Amino acid sequence: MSALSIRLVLVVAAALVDADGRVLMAQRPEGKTLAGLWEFPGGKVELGERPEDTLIRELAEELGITVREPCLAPLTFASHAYPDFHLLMPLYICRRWEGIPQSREGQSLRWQRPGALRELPMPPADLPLIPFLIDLLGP
Ligand SMILES: Nc1nc2c([nH]c(=O)n2[C@H]2C[C@H](O)[C@@H](COP(=O)(O)OP(=O)(O)OP(=O)(O)O)O2)c(=O)[nH]1
Repeated sequence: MSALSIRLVLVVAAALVDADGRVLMAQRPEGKTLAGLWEFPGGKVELGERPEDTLIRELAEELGITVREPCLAPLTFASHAYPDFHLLMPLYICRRWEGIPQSREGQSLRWQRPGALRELPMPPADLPLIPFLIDLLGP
């Protein structure tokens, strides 16, 4: 594949961290690509949208919580070649929000310690993110 034909997809995601240092993971529902895998809440940046606004919008749509932009701190990013596109995914840490995260789109939710994230099947792009969460929050 030539460099010119690469489709770059920008997805922005959040690691929501609770008081026990657990991270909220969401299971991709049936019918979507990568169905059944556990991912960080977030979604694709739409044309003309600021990534932080995307994330705040997605967290409201998917989980019903309100997040203020100062409560989003950049942690790291994923860069992964899927067969049909290249994913670039900044990962933000968020420890403060309003409301209780609830499944709004039929996805299962689970709070998981970083050291136990490998027990969940995750998209391949997400696996290199786990050590950053362990460094930050412990295993
Ligand atoms: N939100 C999120 N998406 C992820 C993660 N890891 C990962 O590879 N992805 C991929 C899955 C999707 O291809 C894309 C996110 O798209 P999306 O969830 O906003 O949109 P979608 O369901 O309509 O995606 P698609 O069916 O069009 O692929 O990023 C992750 O941790 N969080």
